[in-house]
Amino acid sequence: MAETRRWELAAHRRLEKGKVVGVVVLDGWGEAAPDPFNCIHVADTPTLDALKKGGPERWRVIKAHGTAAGLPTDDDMGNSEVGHNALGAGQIYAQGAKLVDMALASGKIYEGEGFKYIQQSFENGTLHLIGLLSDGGVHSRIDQLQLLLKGASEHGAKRIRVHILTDGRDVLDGSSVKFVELIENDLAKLRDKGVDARIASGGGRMYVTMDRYENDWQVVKRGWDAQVLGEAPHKFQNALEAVKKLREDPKANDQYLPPFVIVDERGRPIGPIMDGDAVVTFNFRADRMVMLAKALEYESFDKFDRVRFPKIRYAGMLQYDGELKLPSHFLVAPPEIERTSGEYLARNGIRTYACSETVKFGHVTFFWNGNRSGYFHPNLEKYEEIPSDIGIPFNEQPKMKAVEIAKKTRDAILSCKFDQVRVNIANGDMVGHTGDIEATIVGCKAADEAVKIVLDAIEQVGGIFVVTADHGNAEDMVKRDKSGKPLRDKDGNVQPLTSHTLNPVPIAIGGPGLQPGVRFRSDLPSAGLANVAATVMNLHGFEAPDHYEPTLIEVVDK
Ligand SMILES: O=C(O)[C@@H](CO)OP(=O)(O)O
Ligand SMILES: [Mn+2]
Ligand SMILES: [Mn+2]
Repeated sequence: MAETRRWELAAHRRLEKGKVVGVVVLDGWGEAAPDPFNCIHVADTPTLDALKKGGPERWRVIKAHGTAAGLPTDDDMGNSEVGHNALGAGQIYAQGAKLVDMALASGKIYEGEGFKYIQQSFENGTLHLIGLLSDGGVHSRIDQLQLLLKGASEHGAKRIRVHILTDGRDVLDGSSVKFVELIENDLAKLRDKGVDARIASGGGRMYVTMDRYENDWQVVKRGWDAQVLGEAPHKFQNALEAVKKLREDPKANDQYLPPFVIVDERGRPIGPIMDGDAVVTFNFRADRMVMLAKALEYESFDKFDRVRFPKIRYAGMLQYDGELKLPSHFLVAPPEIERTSGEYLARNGIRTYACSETVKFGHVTFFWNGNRSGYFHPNLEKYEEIPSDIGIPFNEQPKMKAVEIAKKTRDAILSCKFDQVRVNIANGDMVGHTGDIEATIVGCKAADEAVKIVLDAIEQVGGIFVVTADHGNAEDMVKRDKSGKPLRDKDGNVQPLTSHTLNPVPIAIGGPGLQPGVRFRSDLPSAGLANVAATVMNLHGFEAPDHYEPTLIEVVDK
């Protein structure tokens, strides 16, 4: 019924228009019981602690994982893509992971335009599958790769090369070995059936291929050299040996494994990408595949020297950017996220400022706006990116750009040019992913300081704030047994948890502009991230559209 819906939002019955609303998203900041491995608890976070005292009327938790975020099951941890989609869209959409599951289960994936397109290369060319080898379910899932390998061979692929990216970020460090074993086993079965199927290259996701938001093209180049040109500093005869050997370096970890290629007995790479081949990037999530998709698809390209630009048939698991139509061929149609709060508010005259540092910039813009790049209304919106540090692990600079983001945001608030300011503060997540507990504590403190700067500015202009998060990470930094006890190895060391979590996230409202009778409703105990958009619309003085998840707030007489 989308056509009959109006864009004009009705005035809220009780809440005034005209207040500046500051929306702060703490990335990777879940709520969990006090514990030595809860870095948010251990860190000095006076600002967030004070907000928590406002519960239950002005502080509560909301769900940020699983089906509440459009993921296949409630065992799926939250992530930035689905989290910011839900926060911005106010509605829950079946997300990429689930859409791919459905297309594989029904077999529809093999009937679609994307598969038919790549299939044309099967007779004379090789099918290359490039992506994250993991069961984390954030960017890709190994069981989907397994099904695709089987399905592609049953649909005519005779020669298959898999280019793996090891994870250690959404899954435990070191799990790369078992995932390689699993895939090698499947490939051996395919070889028994006469399909020439091998792993051809690899590398750690954060060092090879999976950069995002054009932070560092060298990451993509390293992958290109291995996957397309068949060149890498490390050469091995099989992938299991490669991963095991490269992990022997005491500083090595799955996220940052150097690039390697698999070579034959004579030292020649077994799977460079050649003219006439087909390529599928099997990640469903967009942000860390867009750069590679550009390199594979764009005729003219100047981000690095590709040396050779093979004429291939390329399809993404999904289309990664609907605006750019990139890639132009894809196996599964992405969710069509429509009528986001950003678009509604722009069409109702709300002036918006959004800011983060590079590594999270697309989160508060592209993901927030339903995977859409650019402005809805250039005269009303300003999106500002603070360059992230490049080339150093975030545990070495755990404060990241938190204060810089907050100061830019403060300036935007004090300029009185905007009705909404929206920021993402990255520390809890980016430092949390390193598994470095000390550094994550420093990062959480920096994030808290940044929130204070934003809240102080909101205070000065008589505005309203909403402080929340997109999913958990820093609040639990250790792998636990079923009873919740930290797991230790034989030397007594705990295993750091680098991934996101299943925990809910906090949300707090406040500020001098918040009318005294506004409080969180008590009738929505299982509310989630998608309930935030209606809440924010209310705080701007509008009723939310009927098809949005309900608002978290009510107004009572005081
Ligand atoms: O770094 C990333 O790509 C993911 C984890 O895989 O984190 P986030 O969803 O917070 O961006
Ligand atoms: Mn995140
Ligand atoms: Mn993360």
